[in-house]
Amino acid sequence: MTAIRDRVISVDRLTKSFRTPVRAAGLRAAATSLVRRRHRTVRAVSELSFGVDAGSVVGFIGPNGAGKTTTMKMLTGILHPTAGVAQVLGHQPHRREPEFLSKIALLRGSQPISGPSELTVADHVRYRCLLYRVPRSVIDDRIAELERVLGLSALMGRQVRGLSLGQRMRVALGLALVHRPAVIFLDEPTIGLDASAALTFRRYIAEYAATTGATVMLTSHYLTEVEALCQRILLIDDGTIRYDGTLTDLAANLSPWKELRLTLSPGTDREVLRRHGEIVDRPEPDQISLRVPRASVARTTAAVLAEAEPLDLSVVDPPLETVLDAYYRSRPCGS
Ligand SMILES: Nc1ncnc2c1ncn2[C@@H]1O[C@H](COP(=O)(O)OP(=O)(O)OP(=O)(O)O)[C@@H](O)[C@H]1O
Repeated sequence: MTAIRDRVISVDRLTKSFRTPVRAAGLRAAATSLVRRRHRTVRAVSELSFGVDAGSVVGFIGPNGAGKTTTMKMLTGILHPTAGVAQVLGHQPHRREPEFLSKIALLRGSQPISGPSELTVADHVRYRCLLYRVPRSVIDDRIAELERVLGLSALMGRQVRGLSLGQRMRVALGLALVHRPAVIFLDEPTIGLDASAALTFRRYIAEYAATTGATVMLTSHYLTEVEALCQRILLIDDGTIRYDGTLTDLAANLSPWKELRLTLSPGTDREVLRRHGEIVDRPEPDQISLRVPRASVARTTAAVLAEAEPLDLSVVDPPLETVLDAYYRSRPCGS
């Protein structure tokens, strides 16, 4: 295991299996299952190992059903691992020690605010401050900051159950950060938010991480979000880490192709180009992209320059959405 003490998050062969009942459809099957239950085991996370240093913002991405939420739940102590070890800030999360809980926050887009929805936002904020023992001397300042930065003033007197999704998420973020957590787990935090609300959210997270030095782990299917916030990407697939590195290198790592982007000279015969690679996109009539195997990029570039004499040529990795789409579709296990 690598330097577990120097890391804020350390995960070593972490595994989670669920035992779920199996039942065929229909009344007869329902009756039979009352006396003879059958189960199957779903391995959601399989011997996962990685570490996260203090102050990093890490994007945890992967297809549906890859094991992201299950991992987040183990790292925040909601789920007990089946095997392996997780340590966050030196604590084993499943023990749910008060000191550990007071230093982390989990925000889930699917369940932004827990607790009674009849209470007002102000009640929730003050209750959270008490629960996390925020010193009385700073409570008012903290609340004022949240009101200002997240625009919560107008919502303070409203019942949580009457809030829209976007308002709920703003409140949830305020609640998650009011005790100044050192590690923040964000699980699909901007799901369903409009573009402007999502942007505000990202700005606040980025600012919070930069000013407090907090460590952030983010799962998201929005690549722009991951791109905006994360220096490092962990790609999880079928419960195991498939890639660990920068977003820029991800395309190079996953895709066997590169794209030659050409601005064509007037009158160029596109059929000539088709011989050198698959034409993948034509944003403008005089532009074309050719998909070319990585190994033959240099040779193909030379041939295209000689034969088609384009006005401009650049070699780029394919767009990340395209790469991930191809990768997710190619998975044998599905989700
Ligand atoms: N409580 C549970 N009981 C049985 N199986 C579960 C349970 N929770 C998760 N799973 C299974 O574990 C696997 C991983 O699920 P998980 O929710 O961690 O995926 P995810 O990467 O977060 O997916 P998504 O992007 O769709 O949110 C899936 O096959 C899922 O069906």
